[in-house]
Amino acid sequence: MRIKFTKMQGAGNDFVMLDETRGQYGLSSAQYRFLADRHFGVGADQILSVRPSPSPGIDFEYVIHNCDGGEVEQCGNGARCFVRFVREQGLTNKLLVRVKTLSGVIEPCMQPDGRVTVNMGAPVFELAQLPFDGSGLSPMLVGQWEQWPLALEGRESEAAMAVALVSMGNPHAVQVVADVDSAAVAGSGPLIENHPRFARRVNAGYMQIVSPSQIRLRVYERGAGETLACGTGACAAVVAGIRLGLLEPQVDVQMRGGELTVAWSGQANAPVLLTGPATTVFESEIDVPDDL
Ligand SMILES: N[C@H](CCC[C@H](N)C(=O)O)C(=O)O
Repeated sequence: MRIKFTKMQGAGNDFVMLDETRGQYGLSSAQYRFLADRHFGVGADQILSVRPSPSPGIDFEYVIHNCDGGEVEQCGNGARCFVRFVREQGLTNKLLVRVKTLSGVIEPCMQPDGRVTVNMGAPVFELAQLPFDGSGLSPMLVGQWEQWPLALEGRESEAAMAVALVSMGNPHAVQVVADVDSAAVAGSGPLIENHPRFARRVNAGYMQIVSPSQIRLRVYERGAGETLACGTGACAAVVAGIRLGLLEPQVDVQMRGGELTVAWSGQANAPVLLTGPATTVFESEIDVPDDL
């Protein structure tokens, strides 16, 4: 099957964008994995599909697949690329678009300086929504919030990791570390991602507090491994830091692929605003095997 695509990236988190506003390709998980494969396909962390508005007042639908082929609820860096894509493809001339995702409606808006600000909606703290099974565990209270002790498989002799749990539509387990560069992301990331207490797995964030308004962050993403940036991960880390009493309402988030800004008032139902770059890299076509 011949597929037209656009390659984009937001702070180094990279995407294959598919325009499915005039019909869907009907891709299988294996075909999404092929498109994301950095040796045999195009190469990307996620595949983002643009589909027509599902209802009045909504401009588009946004479908997200990780490079492992699984569909997920939300992607913050992708949302910024989304609005640049639909404008550059002539699908809208709006600066702010309302987009339906699996986890609700988000609103990416082009800024005059070329960056994009996304209203990512309010964070969710109910453990059942993540979902996370905390049975038999006693959380530690830090600031106005809990950190959960997470013993990692095969490392029972080591101290449990203290993780803060936040959903931005997709699940995040965030821990505070002294230095992101020496954090054992490659070792502990997969163990956290696949921990049995997370029924739908989880994104693992490693946050270094530089100041009340600046953090450094690495994220081992569910279904993708460590990426150069994670938008929902940046939102989850800042929300966790504010709730733990460590951060101010607006924070610069330095990730390996670039810098994002996250703002959240701290009020439970207040939206999280994510601002950062969105870049078109190239457009092309590719033959996707039908028999994967
Ligand atoms: N790996 C994530 C999806 C992509 C999120 C990330 N690329 C972002 O910018 O938010 C998950 O499985 O929930």
